[in-house]
Amino acid sequence: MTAHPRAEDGQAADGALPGAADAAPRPSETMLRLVHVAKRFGAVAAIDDVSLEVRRGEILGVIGRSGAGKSTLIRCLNGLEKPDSGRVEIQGRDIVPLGEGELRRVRGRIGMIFQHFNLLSAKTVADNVALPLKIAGWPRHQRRERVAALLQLVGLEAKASAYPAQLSGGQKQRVGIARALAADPALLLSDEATSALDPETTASILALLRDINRKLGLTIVLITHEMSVIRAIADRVVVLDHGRIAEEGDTAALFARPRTEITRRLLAPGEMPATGEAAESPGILPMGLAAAWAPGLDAVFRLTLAGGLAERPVLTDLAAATGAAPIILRAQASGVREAAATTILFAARDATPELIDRIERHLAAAGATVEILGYAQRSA
Ligand SMILES: Nc1ncnc2c1ncn2[C@@H]1O[C@H](COP(=O)(O)OP(=O)(O)OP(=O)(O)O)[C@@H](O)[C@H]1O
Repeated sequence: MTAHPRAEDGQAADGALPGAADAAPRPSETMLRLVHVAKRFGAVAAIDDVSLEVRRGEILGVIGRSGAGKSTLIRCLNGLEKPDSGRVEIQGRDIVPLGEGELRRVRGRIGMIFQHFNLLSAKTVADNVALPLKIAGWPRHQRRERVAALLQLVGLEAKASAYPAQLSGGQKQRVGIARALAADPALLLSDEATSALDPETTASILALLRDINRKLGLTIVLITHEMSVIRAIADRVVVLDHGRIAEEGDTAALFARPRTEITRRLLAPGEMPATGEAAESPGILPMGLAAAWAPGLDAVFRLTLAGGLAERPVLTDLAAATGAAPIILRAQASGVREAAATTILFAARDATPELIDRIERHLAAAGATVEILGYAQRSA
């Protein structure tokens, strides 16, 4: 458990970051254990004999199609739903038999982030983040210090006095994350937290969650219907299907060798051949390419963004720096976490040799790998 002083313990609380005192994860420790959990709604088995374990400091991704039982599972984890049978142990304690009062205390140690952020629109960013601390009885000046530290952690110091309506989706989710961390949670549950965000913002929120996981040793369980989210962040994956675990395992192994049809189908949408195979695969390029440049043709580039670069707005920066208006033809993510790479095929309209030169220099200077695949007639 964290050694962070808590107001409710009658000790002096300070503004230190949650869990910072014992950030180093002890991977052998079990944070969460489900034992033969089942939950029915009438004839529907929403959760059907699910057993799983999450170690402290681990990021577990739970994926499944609509109706697979993901929301029911997460509601069982925070005590909002009582299983019909089985045990839900958080740090060794079964929460299933607990009454509402005790469950509220347990929930106080579980942070939640949501698809639609669930911020209070009439409260400022700082007041939204402070809310769990207020409920836990933290004195005002200690709340202020803690909120400042949390806003710094999520990169929103400058927005403390703003209202949610004045923020972008990504900024709102950052507030949601800061609020979820306020009460020093042992566990963070993420319910489709990036589903309402565009791909670039999704990448930055996932990077933030990964960063918090590393800095604070925080255990995270996230549910999603997107394999790309799992690939970006999860250490381990559970694939749910009709309330049952269809498959589980290490993220890289599951992506490399999916054992079940349901996992293969979840992997399929938007998947393209791995980096390097893209241009050779039939049907990948939407147009016939000429090998030689001629005035008025579009230049088609293959760009590979590895590591942290995949999380940066590289094409936006390219447009600002070179005046190119890159049009994405195809994009594909490959690898997982540190080995993650994004391959993008993009066209530059009416690309003069000077513009092509500027594009290549800019991308190379940014650390990306870029090559020209050929030249094409303008498609529209
Ligand atoms: N309160 C409820 N009453 C009746 N049936 C329910 C209830 N909650 C869930 N179900 C049913 O249980 C099954 C699992 O639902 P659940 O919402 O957990 O799935 P999910 O994977 O989260 O789906 P989605 O991605 O669409 O949110 C579904 O068949 C659903 O209709």
